[in-house]
Amino acid sequence: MLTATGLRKTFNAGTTNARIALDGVSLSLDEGDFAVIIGGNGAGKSTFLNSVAGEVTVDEGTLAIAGRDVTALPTHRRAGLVSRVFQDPLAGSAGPMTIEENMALASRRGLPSRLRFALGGKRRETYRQMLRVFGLGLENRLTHKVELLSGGQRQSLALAMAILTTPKLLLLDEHCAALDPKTAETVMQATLAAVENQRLTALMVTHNMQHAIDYGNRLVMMMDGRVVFEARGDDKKNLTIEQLVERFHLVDDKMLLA
Ligand SMILES: Nc1ncnc2c1ncn2[C@@H]1O[C@H](COP(=O)(O)OP(=O)(O)OP(=O)(O)O)[C@@H](O)[C@H]1O
Repeated sequence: MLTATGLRKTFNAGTTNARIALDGVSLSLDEGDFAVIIGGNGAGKSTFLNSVAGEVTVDEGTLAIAGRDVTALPTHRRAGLVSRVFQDPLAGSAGPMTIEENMALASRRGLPSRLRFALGGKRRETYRQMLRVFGLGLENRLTHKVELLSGGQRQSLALAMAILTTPKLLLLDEHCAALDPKTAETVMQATLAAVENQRLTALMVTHNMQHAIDYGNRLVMMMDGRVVFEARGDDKKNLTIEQLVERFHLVDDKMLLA
């Protein structure tokens, strides 16, 4: 579903501020894979997600989603393939618009912008059903403006909007990090249910090692713009936080010695 091959990206290339963010990243995800990416600050996780979403143009390498080469496609031309939920709950929806207007906009992701959206009773019922799973009462507030919602409610809406059109690839960029622990758990459980029910292929960045072990079937560790460790299936499930931390140090020491 996703094939990233040899991605390289240097910001401010050729200047004293040059930063190598991706140093030959290759990663392949099969349909239904849920990969969790971990790594320290500056490891290149966001740059990788941004390159998959089309917000960063890579200097070298290729990206294919669902068999389509998207390397040269800008973000809006990938919108029918990729959806994203950001860390900032305010980033995924339009505050001055109502919940149902936001959902209606999301339902047109990837379609030509000249097409107007309609809000019939059937659609509203679909939106209600999707929002009910969060248990936050959003389904009864379809005509409320989004700017009145709490961070957790807004992030739940952002997730519902991201999966409304069943994207080929769902990008989750530390999407629970800014929420209180209880709401983070609610949004995480809704994410897992959506990934399973809609058989989504997902890529999630997190700093939470326990989440990285518990969720998804693939684990990818990045450091200094490279993939330095991968685990999948039972190998991943049987990892402990101590082993992961040890990996970080092992890799770090190796890189220092290299
Ligand atoms: N727009 C940019 N301009 C210049 N340098 C950048 C830019 N975006 C990222 N970088 C640099 O690229 C490197 C990788 O950054 P990136 O944000 O991808 O890391 P990250 O793993 O997501 O880190 P964090 O966990 O702190 O969010 C860092 O050295 C960062 O300073």
